Amino acid sequence: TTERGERVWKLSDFDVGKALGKGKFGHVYLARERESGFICGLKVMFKEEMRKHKVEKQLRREVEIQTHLRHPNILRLYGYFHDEKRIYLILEYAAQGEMFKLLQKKIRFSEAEAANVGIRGFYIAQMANALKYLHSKHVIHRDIKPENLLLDTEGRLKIADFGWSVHSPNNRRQTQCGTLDYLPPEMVESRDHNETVDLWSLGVLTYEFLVGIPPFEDLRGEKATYIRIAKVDLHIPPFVSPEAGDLIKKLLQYDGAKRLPLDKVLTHPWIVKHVDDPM
Ligand SMILES: Cn1ncc2ncnc(NCCc3cnc(NC(=O)Nc4cccc(C(F)(F)F)c4)s3)c21
Repeated sequence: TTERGERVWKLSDFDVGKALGKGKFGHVYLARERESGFICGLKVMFKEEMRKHKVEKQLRREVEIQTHLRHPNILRLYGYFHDEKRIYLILEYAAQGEMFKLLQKKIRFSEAEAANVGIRGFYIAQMANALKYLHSKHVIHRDIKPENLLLDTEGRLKIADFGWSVHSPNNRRQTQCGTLDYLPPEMVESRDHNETVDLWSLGVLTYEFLVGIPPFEDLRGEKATYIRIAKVDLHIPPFVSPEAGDLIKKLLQYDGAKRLPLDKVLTHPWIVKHVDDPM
């Protein structure tokens, strides 16, 4: 056991099953802890790969942040271990997988689904609850996007992958890899940023749920997307209801201080209106 009397895990403690997903630094597998039969996700990452991208510090911060978080809409990180070549994260298993796949299959959600705040339901209200909890601990996720949103057996949303989370306020930045689509102006311009970056991403997510593509996507490439983000070049299609459009506009504000606070998101007419819509 560790100095704090915690159990030290090793790979042979688990039966490893099917691959659940392939991330940038490694794969996630379904696994069962042999003694207890407990089902979990096991993310396997290669030390060599982590060293090459100088992300060890980030991973330590993720583990530090995640092991202190307890919220129904935040995927648990139970612990980690390593062997000679690999690092393993022991994760809560989200049986319905990535929201991203659901989004692709459905093209876009009905307004009722996107806002629905029922227990089975979705997305924006549960996100706001999870972010409210995170921000109360001065943690910002900074990488809110469909790929990092998972669904458990009941279809309850789980925010995952705190690989980019930090304590707020923050100005240091390692070049963010992957899509720019979800980054706010202050991050694409590498300026100081705080919790309100997650409000921007919530606005991007709401737009994408209803329209099917992110608001500033520009097929001409990253630079064009960057320019659209910095200009807040937002066009809300006519099929989006005025209430939904109003919420999106109030979250996609250039100035972080002007973005709708989470308490106001949860009482916004568009969210409240759908509170008892059938799924
Ligand atoms: C797909 N899928 N389907 C079902 C299911 N159930 C559970 N989990 C799944 N997927 C894994 C979700 C993750 C949660 N936490 C993560 N954390 C992480 O990947 N951290 C991380 C990695 C590499 C580098 C860094 C660093 F150093 F750059 F910070 C940080 S990934 C599932």
